[in-house]
This record gives sequence, structure tokens and C-alpha cells, in this order.
Amino acid sequence: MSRPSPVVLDGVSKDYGSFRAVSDLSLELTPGQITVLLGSNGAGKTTTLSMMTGLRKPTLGRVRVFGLEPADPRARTRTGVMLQDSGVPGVLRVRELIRLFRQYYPAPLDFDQVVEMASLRGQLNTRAQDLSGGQRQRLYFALAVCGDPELLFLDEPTVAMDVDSRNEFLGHIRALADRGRTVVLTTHYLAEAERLADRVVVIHRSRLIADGSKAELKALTAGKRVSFTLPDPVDATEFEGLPVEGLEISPEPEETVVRFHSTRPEEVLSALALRGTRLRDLEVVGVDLEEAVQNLVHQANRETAEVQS
Ligand SMILES: Nc1ncnc2c1ncn2[C@@H]1O[C@H](COP(=O)(O)OP(=O)(O)OP(=O)(O)O)[C@@H](O)[C@H]1O
Repeated sequence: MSRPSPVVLDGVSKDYGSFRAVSDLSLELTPGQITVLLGSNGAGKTTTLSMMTGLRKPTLGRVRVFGLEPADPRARTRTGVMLQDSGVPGVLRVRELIRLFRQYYPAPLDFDQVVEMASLRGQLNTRAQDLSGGQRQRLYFALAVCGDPELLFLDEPTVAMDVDSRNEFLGHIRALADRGRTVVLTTHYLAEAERLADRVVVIHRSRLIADGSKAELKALTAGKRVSFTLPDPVDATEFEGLPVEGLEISPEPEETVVRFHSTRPEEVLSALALRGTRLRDLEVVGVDLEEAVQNLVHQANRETAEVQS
């Protein structure tokens, strides 16, 4: 029999009173992958994570972690969780907390390894309440990984970390996945998703609107981003009938800046050249993850507006 997937969500919804925070979400995670949950404030990411960790129960549908109820102790000992506020006793020192948390697990990581991974060597005697914001995040990370979990949930883990700590931290997350650990992480930093994600799940207003690899998500957005400047003013009629999307024309004192997306930029540029349009500062580049996600969100908003009208 095949081993159960680390996490399965099957038609999961979560209501807070009459408000539906998560709607009909289905997902099955692949072991050894880093899945990044993206979405704007209030989209439903933390609620989704809290159902995966067993902190909240779904109103509808079913969540399974290693084939078990998420709150089942047999699932919990294989899972590490880092929440936005993990709420540890502030009077305890970093050394005491790591020792305490290691005791909860059958095969914890070596104490020194945890300290190195979280870069907390200099803070071992500091009370949790006296740590800086970034140091506290690193402590929560240490407590999440000290059981050497097969499955790790991280809710906005790099908030408050400086650039060096963040880079180091992202390297540790990648190394954990390379050792076969499954990681689920939420973030608002698209650069982190670009760097880490094997799979990206976009949640918008409680619904899943995209799920795939970075390349798959980018491929959903019209091929290339094109920008150039023109010496003279133009209006949108200049581009009528040409394959452009999201046309932006910005008049400036001495020139006009034009930006758009296109799946066939060569066609647009040769049509303009044939008309004798003189372009300067031409740039044609592939879209990045941030633009791809923005486009998916705009598309979802347009679809909602169409249904409502
Ligand atoms: N305990 C609660 N009671 C009532 N509403 C809640 C509760 N927790 C969350 N919500 C609401 O559910 C929605 C989803 O919240 P959630 O925290 O899951 O979003 P998020 O995607 O994690 O947002 P952020 O990026 O801001 O952290 C929000 O509108 C939020 O106000």
C-alpha cells in the first residue's frame, strides 16, 4: 500500500460565524516539496494553515495529515509548526525552550544543530521576552524544527528578519526539502516564493485560484512584458487590432512611456515599425512570479465582476 500523502485537503471550507474565510479547498501535497501559499491580506492562508495543523476544524470537508486527523498525536510528532505568534513562555531562556521542546519528540535533532540552523548561538541565555523581532522568529523556527519533523508549516516566517538572516533561513528551508522534508509556507515576499517554491498555491478571497509550479503560473500570463518610450504623444487607438494586454500609456514632459503584455510582441513591434513609429529604450522581458500572481488576481476579480453584473 502506498504511504499516505503528508497533507490532503478535500473540499475544505471554514466559516467564522456567517463569514466564509476558506471556500471548498482541495489540495494534496507531495513529499519533499516546498509549497508556498500566496494571497493578499485576509485571503485565507493562515486559516488554511491552522486547519492543516489541527488548530482549527473545518466547517465542511476533511483534512488529513499522514492519513490521520491533524490533531492526532501520531501526526503531531511528525510535524513542526511555526506560527506568526507562537506564544512561548517569555520568562524562559532560549536554551531552556529548545531543551524543553526537544523532549516532546521521539527522535529530536541534536541541540547544537538546532542552534546553528536558527543562528541562536549568541542568544542562548536570553529570555524569550527579551529577543528582538527577528531573533524571536528564529527561536520559533528552532522550536518548529527541533523534532526533526517530516512536515513543516511556516506562517510568514521571515517577517522581521534582516536580509542576511532571511537568506540564511531560506537556505536552511531548501536544505530541509532536499532531505525529503515537506514544507508549507505562507509569505507576502514574492522573491521568496520565486526562490523557494516547488509549487505555488494562490488563494484569493477564500478560494484557490491557481496551483502549479512557478513556470506553470507564469505561463498562464501573456508571454512577455514590453515597454518603450516614444518622442510624441500617442493614444490607445495606435494599438487597436494588435495583440496587446494591459496597455498603459504614460505621458511625460518630453516623451510618452508605453507598457503592455503580449504573447506576440514581434507582431506588435513590426506593425509599429511599418507605421514609422520611432521607439526608444525598448525592453522585452519574461514576466516574473509577482506579475503572474497579480494577473491571476485581476483575472479572478474580472470573473467575479462578470458573474455579479
Ligand atoms: N477568529 C476569527 N474570527 C473571525 N474572522 C476571522 C478569524 N480569523 C480570521 N478571520 C477572517 O478570515 C479571513 C481570512 O483570514 P486569514 O488570517 O486566514 O487570512 P490571511 O490570508 O492569512 O491574511 P494575512 O496575509 O493578512 O495574514 C479574514 O477576513 C479574517 O478577518
